[in-house]
Amino acid sequence: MTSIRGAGPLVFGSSSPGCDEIGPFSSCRIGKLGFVSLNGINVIGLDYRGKTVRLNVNVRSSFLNPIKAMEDSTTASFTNTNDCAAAISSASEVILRRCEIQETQQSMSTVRKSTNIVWHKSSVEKFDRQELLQQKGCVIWITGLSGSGKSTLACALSQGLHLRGKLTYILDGDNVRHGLNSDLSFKVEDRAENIRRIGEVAKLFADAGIICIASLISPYRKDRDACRALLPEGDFIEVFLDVPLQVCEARDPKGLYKLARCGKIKGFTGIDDPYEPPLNCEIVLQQKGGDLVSPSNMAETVISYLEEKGYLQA
Ligand SMILES: Nc1ncnc2c1ncn2[C@@H]1O[C@H](COP(=O)(O)OS(=O)(=O)O)[C@@H](OP(=O)(O)O)[C@H]1O
Ligand SMILES: Nc1ncnc2c1ncn2[C@@H]1O[C@H](COP(=O)(O)OP(=O)(O)O)[C@@H](O)[C@H]1O
Repeated sequence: MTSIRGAGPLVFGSSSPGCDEIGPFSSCRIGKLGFVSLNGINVIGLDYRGKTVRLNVNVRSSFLNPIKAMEDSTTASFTNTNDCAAAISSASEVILRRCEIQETQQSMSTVRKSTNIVWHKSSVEKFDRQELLQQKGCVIWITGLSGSGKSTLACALSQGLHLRGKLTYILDGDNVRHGLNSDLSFKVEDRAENIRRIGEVAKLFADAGIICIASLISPYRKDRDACRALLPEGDFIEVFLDVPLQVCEARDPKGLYKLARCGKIKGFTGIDDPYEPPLNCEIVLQQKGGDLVSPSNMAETVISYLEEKGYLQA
């Protein structure tokens, strides 16, 4: 009896080294990297090309197009060629179904290049984590010009929620650009990628049950909307710090506006690069007239919103 035992990724590979023939029977064996090699029987190859899933049966060829599929644990055993073929056929069906799931996922993203990947579900889910934390995971997305007070608000918010026993995490544009996004510049496509990555990370934090505070200029509406689209309805709370350019420029805590004005920084948001204010966001925080609204007052406005929408309980 020959058996296929696989734990971890199941890979239908193209080569046959390591495949034995035992008497009249064929042997299918999973190698170190999970390659299944088939020899001397009808060879099944699976193609997943774009939207077409094809099952090729080729009596002669020992070449199989590589297919990868996540498999938690697969065990199949057989004593003859028919059993072997049946086992492979059933594995093929699993892969086929998974390819269909993958196809749906692919149509949701324009950037995906990974193929043959399958979502692995966990037994502990968002709901369980939220119960544990007694809160609901969400993303508070703070957008505004440089110097509008995004980082200050993010910290005040995090502190206010921490004092109420709520778990938060800040993803600050400036900070994330020191690590994960250190390869990105400020040209339009790099800003888009910066925002996309932070949006994806924020989504993971929200899924962890955490109140994730993302604070970055995110000057383009379509990039912010793309992040919104990653989350369930209501879980993306866009906060616009509506502070006039003159105020931000007068603050200029890092001296960047000055550098931008004298041409030493090119493409600075608000100076020679655009900022598109939100058209329909959840919260707008303004500095009204000469009366400055303190960061903690602004934070309280956001916390009241979260309270009202039920995010501060499971
Ligand atoms: N060209 C240009 N335009 C705007 N901002 C610039 C630029 N170059 C450097 N900086 C500094 O980078 C911070 C903004 O980073 P973000 O990741 O939030 O920007 S973006 O969302 O990708 O547009 C921003 O920080 P904040 O002041 O906290 O907004 C600036 O300090
Ligand atoms: N609500 C506020 N009222 C007055 N000054 C503020 C307020 N929020 C932030 N500031 C000041 O504005 C400057 C820019 O704030 P910061 O949080 O760094 O903005 P951003 O992250 O948008 O660049 C800092 O000097 C900060 O102390």
